[in-house]
Amino acid sequence: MSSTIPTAAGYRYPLLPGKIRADVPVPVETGAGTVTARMMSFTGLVDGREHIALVFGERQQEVPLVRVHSECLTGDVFGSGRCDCGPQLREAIDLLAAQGGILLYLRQEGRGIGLYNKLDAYILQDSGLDTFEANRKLNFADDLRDYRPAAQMLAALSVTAVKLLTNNPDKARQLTDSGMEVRSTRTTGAFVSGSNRGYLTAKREVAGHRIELPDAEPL
Ligand SMILES: Nc1nc2c(ncn2[C@@H]2O[C@H](COP(=O)(O)OP(=O)(O)OP(=O)(O)O)[C@@H](O)[C@H]2O)c(=O)[nH]1
Ligand SMILES: [Zn+2]
Repeated sequence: MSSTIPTAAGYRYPLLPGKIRADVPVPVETGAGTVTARMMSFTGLVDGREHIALVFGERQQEVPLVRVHSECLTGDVFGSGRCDCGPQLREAIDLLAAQGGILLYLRQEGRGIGLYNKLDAYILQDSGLDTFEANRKLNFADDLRDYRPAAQMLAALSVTAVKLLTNNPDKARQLTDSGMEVRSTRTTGAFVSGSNRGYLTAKREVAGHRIELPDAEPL
């Protein structure tokens, strides 16, 4: 990893690899049955948060398929249809279980603004703002996420190059800036529900996500 971290004094120090703290086998439900993955915790990550890696497959691939997924309690756990996070997570787990690879589950709820602020943003979206306008109205940037911990976790796993499962160009850009080689990107499915079309449209139009939105159902 060749990236550096600025300090308040302007001094820059190198982004060091994280270190694996625990490596625990866990049975994981997939669409094709239960598989055993390795769940890992880390030390030395730049933001000090409790990010998790799930490693699928017996042998480490030289260029693994990697999903960097940001926490979404509402979608991932409760199946909220306001976003596409839940189905994306399920799709990623099924793919990784079938092909081998790594899921990095980053604790960056609400694109980094946190759960309570995300719920405040939902209220603003219900009054007509899109997902990014709602963030700004709450005095947050569009997206506060920092993917350097993901690069540190991959480095801890001795991964230097990845095939990234994402529609979000910022993930590939930030990982590359952190010294990770993004060999290729693969888009996720487009998971359109009755309530997330506006959210997906804003991600595509404002943040440049590669999402193919099927035409709306005729009334
Ligand atoms: N602030 C805010 N965050 C949201 C909203 N809807 C979903 N999120 C958060 O957005 C993040 C989505 O993360 P990811 O699944 O990694 O996805 P992504 O940036 O859309 O990119 P890819 O799925 O990789 O294409 C999660 O942290 C969600 O909690 C919203 O309306 N406002
Ligand atoms: Zn979500």
